[in-house]
Amino acid sequence: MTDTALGRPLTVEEYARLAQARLPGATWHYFDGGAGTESTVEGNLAAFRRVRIRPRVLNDVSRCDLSTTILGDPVGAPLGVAPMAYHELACEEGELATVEAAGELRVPTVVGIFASRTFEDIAAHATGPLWLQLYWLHRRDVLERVVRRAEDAGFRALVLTVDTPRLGRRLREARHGFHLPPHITAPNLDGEVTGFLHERKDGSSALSRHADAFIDPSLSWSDLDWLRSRTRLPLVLKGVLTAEDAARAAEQGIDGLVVSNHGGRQLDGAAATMDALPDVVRAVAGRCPVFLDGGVRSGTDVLKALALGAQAVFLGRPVLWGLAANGEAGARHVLTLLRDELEDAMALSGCPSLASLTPERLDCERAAAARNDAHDDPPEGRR
Ligand SMILES: Cc1cc2nc3c(=O)[nH]c(=O)nc-3n(C[C@H](O)[C@H](O)[C@H](O)COP(=O)(O)O)c2cc1C
Ligand SMILES: CCCCCCC(=O)C(=O)O
Repeated sequence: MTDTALGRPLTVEEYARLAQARLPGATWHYFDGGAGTESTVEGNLAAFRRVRIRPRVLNDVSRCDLSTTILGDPVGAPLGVAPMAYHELACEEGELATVEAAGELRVPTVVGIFASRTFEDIAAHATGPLWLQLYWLHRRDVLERVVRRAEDAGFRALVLTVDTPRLGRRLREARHGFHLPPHITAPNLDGEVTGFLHERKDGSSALSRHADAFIDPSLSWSDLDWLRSRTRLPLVLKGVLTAEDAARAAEQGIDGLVVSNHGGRQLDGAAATMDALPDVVRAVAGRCPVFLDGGVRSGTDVLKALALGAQAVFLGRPVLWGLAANGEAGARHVLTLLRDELEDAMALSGCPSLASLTPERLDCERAAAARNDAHDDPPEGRR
């Protein structure tokens, strides 16, 4: 049942309200919250609001084509599901529901290393591409096993999260003493590396204590070679916000970057992703695809990010809201809404193809800078 007093939800925001009404308070705050004052959570949303669209007219939009490829796989829209831990917190089927929903649009799902279902079960339910998100665990042997299992299950890429040497100071999680209920686990990880997750301690998040014990904060550029030597899958870095890091990643031959501040859950005060995107796109200069997540709540948000050079955008909280509101059908509707809203926005701004989404379509300082060094053709691999 997804009906509100007004009928079926018509926006992602209405899904948020339904999810809030249905979830236990501590889970809602875990999903919704960010680090510190949550200025970066709000900053992600505000950065989208600041950008205005410059619609062009008389441009034959009788057909708007949203299909493209992402890391070589054909997809129905330039969208994907961002990695998020423990989808069973949102609905009983957890990640199985998520990948079924994403399969409907043939868009990639980034499955978290902290997924609440096994990679093999998730793969059995998926029809769209699966990528695996990794945290840099002290236990490299566990990491290696996880990568091997994902490869064997047919996953198509690895996403290493690089913004989390420790967990951000998430005050809502601490206030609610957030911990996992006993029936929700991390079945892809050995018991030796899942300590603290179920232990309640007032004034402290179990996830934070877990991260302090098991995530290795010494991760640095030279470690990427180790990971690459152990996999044949493309490697994407998630959590890059500066031109310097983007250029270095491209020089090292990284296969993709996600401009992300972890949905404002890590460094409070970090740049909004839409503000960081143009610098990253410019620094990468077409050497690898650039993706974005954080604060995407509507089709016009998607259009704005694509116009500034993202090849696709990933959705975080909105997918959890859909799952919480109505399981697989809710997540599917959220993704479909965003796809349909993007198509509307393209038609109404005179853009019949993804290739026609360029900085010229936007009115903001960043777009003006991007326009100044725009190339005639989109960079290699962008569309
Ligand atoms: C409940 C929740 C759990 C998350 N878990 C992970 C995770 O395990 N790994 C990761 O790299 N990012 C994680 N993220 C961050 C998302 O991948 C993504 O960067 C962020 O949610 C995007 O912002 P949005 O929620 O505003 O769309 C999580 C986000 C949320 C809301
Ligand atoms: C590292 C241990 C807990 C993972 C928490 C998932 C996550 O990244 C989040 O934002 O929440």
